[in-house]
Order: sequence, then C-alpha cells, then structure tokens
Amino acid sequence: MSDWSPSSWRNFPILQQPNYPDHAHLKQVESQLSTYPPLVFAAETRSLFDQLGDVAQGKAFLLQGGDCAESFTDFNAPKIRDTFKTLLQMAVVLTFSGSCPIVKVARMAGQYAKPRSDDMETRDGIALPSYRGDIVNGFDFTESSRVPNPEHLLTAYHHSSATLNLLRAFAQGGLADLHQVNRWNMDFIGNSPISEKYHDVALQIQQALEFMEVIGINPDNTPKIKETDLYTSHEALLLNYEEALTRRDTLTGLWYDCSAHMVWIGERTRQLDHAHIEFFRGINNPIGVKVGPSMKPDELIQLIDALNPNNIPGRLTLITRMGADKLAANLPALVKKVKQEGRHVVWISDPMHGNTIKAANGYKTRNFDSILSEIEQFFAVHRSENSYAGGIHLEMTGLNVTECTGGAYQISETDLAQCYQTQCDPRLNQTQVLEMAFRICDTLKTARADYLATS
Ligand SMILES: O=C[C@H](O)[C@H](O)COP(=O)(O)O
Ligand SMILES: C=C(OP(=O)(O)O)C(=O)O
Ligand SMILES: [Mn+2]
Repeated sequence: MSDWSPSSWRNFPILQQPNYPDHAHLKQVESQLSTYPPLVFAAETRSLFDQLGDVAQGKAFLLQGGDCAESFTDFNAPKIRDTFKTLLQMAVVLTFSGSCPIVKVARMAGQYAKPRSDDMETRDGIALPSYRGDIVNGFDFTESSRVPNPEHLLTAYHHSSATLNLLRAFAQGGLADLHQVNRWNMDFIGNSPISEKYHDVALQIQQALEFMEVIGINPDNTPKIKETDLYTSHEALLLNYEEALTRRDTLTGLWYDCSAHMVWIGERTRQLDHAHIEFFRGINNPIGVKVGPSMKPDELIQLIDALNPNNIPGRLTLITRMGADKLAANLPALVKKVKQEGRHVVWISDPMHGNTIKAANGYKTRNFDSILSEIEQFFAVHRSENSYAGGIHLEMTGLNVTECTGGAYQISETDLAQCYQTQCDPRLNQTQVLEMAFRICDTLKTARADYLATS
C-alpha cells in the first residue's frame, strides 16, 4: 500500500477532533496505549469480513445496533446483558423471517467518541465545549468536566475491554441458547400490546426448535444452538486512539485496527481528501461509511474506490442515513450507480440519524413510524433496483428508556421526561426495537424471496 502507515493520517486535514490543552500528556497516553494488548484478534476480524462477504452476495443479513454513545457511569453487567439479549432476540426473529444467517455486530465495547454539530454548548449564557463522548470529556456541564482529558482514552480502553469480556462470556457461555432466546420473545409478546400476528411468528420458531429436538438436534450435539458469534464495532472518530490500537497481524503481516472487529467513518468525517479516509484505506478490517442525503453518485464511486480498490465483497458497508422524507429523492441514484459500476458493497439502513427531531418540550427524539418508514423505503428502493438490502443499523438499548416516541406503548413527547437517559442521541428501547424486528418480518421475507428469484 503506497505511503501508508498507521500514522500517515496525521498529514491530512481532520475534523471533529478534541482540542486537548495538554499535548505532552496526550503523547504520553498515546504511547502507553500503543503498548497495551489489542482488544480483538485479527483472525476474528477476518471471520466477520467473510460473513459480510456473504451479506454482500445476498446470502446473509446484517444486524448492527447499540447505544449512540456508551457511557462510563452507566457501565454495569445488567445493561450489557440486556442489550446483548435484545440483539439476540431480534436476530432470532430476523433469521426466521429472512430464512438466512444474521450477522450480529454490536455498537458496543468502544462506542465512546461523538462528532457534534456545534463545538460549544451554551446554557443560561454560559458557553462550554460540547460533550464529545466519554472518551473525550465529561457529560456534566461544568468547566472542569468539559475540558478534553487524555486520561479518558485509557478509561475507554479498559471499559471496552471489560465489556468485550462479558459479551464473549455471554456469547459462548450459555446465555445465547436459542430455546431460551425464543422463550424471552414469547414472554415479550405475552406482556405487550403488539399484535397476535407476532405471537404466531414466535410460536412458529418454537415449533421449529421443538421439531429439531425431536429429530435429535440439541445443544449437546450441536453447539451452534447454544452459542453465537457477536462482533463489536464503533465509529473510529479519534484517530490517535485508533492508531495506538492498530497492529500488524503476525499471521498475515497485514495491519488491523484492533480496537473492534468493524469500524466505520461517520457522515461528518468522510471527506475524500481528509484524514479518516487515509487511515481507513490502510487497515484490513471490514469497514463502514455513513452515507447521508448530500452524497452524489460519482462521489460515492470515488469513495468506494478509495476504500475498497480491489472490490472485495465484505470489505465495505455503506450505511445509508437519509431521513424518511429525503430517502426517495436520494437513495435510488446511488444504488443504481453502484450496481451499474459493478462495485461490491453491503448496503444497510441506519434509519435513526436522518430522523432526529426536537420535541416541543426540548428533548431530542425520533419517532417510531419515521424510523420504520425509512427502513421500508430502503427495502423498496433496493427491490426496485434489483439490489440487495443487506441489513439495518439501529441506536437501541435493552433498557426501557423513553427517548423515542411511538411504538405499541405510544410514547408521547410528554412521556419522554420519564426515563430519558441518553448522553447523545435517542435510542429505541427494548420494547420498541423488538417490535421493529417483528414489524419488518414480512418486508424482509419478501425482499429476500424477490432478490433470490431475480439474481
Ligand atoms: O450520533 C451522532 C451525532 O453525534 C449526533 O447526532 C450529533 O448530535 P448534535 O447535533 O446534538 O451535535
Ligand atoms: C454519529 C453518528 O452518525 P452519523 O455519522 O450518521 O451522523 C452515529 O452513528 O452515532
Ligand atoms: Mn448517534
């Protein structure tokens, strides 16, 4: 790779980085981090790459989800467990409706850095640096908390490591047993106002599991039933952190960013001649890029060629985040162009970031129906372009927060105050996100059947 090194991004313009007052301190932390063990192993990253290759070819579906911003204070086992369980519950429903493997990638164990619309936040006439995620500064609105502090990079590393450790234990240690996961879904439907139709889906899954048991397929002879693969991902925004965790794999000699299995570039930092593209082009992880409504077809091809010059399926995931009201005007031309030019990408929908609004009472929120509408339009566009709708990317939690409006419990703007906990963007709560999985069953089933029939 020409002139690339883990630090070559430093020669390019870069946006959305903190202004650290103490540079010597930052340097010392960076060199300390660069001696720490990697968080993930390159071979695991290659397995995810292969599975995303299957998604690119219409053989699997990607489910990516988790907090907008993980937090150091809200850091405990029940929270990690409940989000893990919710992702698995969704995956079972989607596996059944899509009749295909679901590749599960958590926005967890490293999702700590946030790009912001404004550098400063003003309250009651006092202006302080915006909160940029716990890896940078504190959420409290005080001068000392908002100063970017390099020590947070080390704390983020340790929190990521502990989160990943628990996720691995849950994935391999019995909590992922399919029978159990579907039992949670049956309980969920039993206790919720969502329709009978979803009860039928969960019942059919239960019957399929019972059938497998009768013919002798059980967790003892088929470990796949009680284990799962769950990968981690985050927006690799702070390149000094990512550089410090970028290592040369001893088996292949290739460079991997070992802070997570998959990393992505945000909508605000994907400029072709800027630092993030430079850094990402040299790492060998599967990577993502957010694609918003301002993207033009030619620019998208240039971006794809910069990041995936060898056109390898699974290397690049395009995460579209248009907004329900802008998708129809912007997505079709992009999908058409990528198809025409023969580029292999995974297309997934982030239906959250284009649908953020401010409620009348000041809360940043998103409405369940707008989110669902963006997902449905995403599927419809891919179907009409004979392209594969490969997955969804959600900001969600296993907790029952009140941050997004709507859903079966009809959360209103007034209800948002009851349990609004996010430190950045509003997340679908456990009930809303499971309902979303059930609501897209038919869409996914039809989309996959159509795609397989025509490709
Ligand atoms: O998660 C994404 C961004 O960090 C977030 O949407 C920016 O929000 P802001 O407009 O409140 O800065
Ligand atoms: C910052 C985010 O999104 P985007 O880059 O799409 O705005 C995010 O995923 O939290
Ligand atoms: Mn967000």
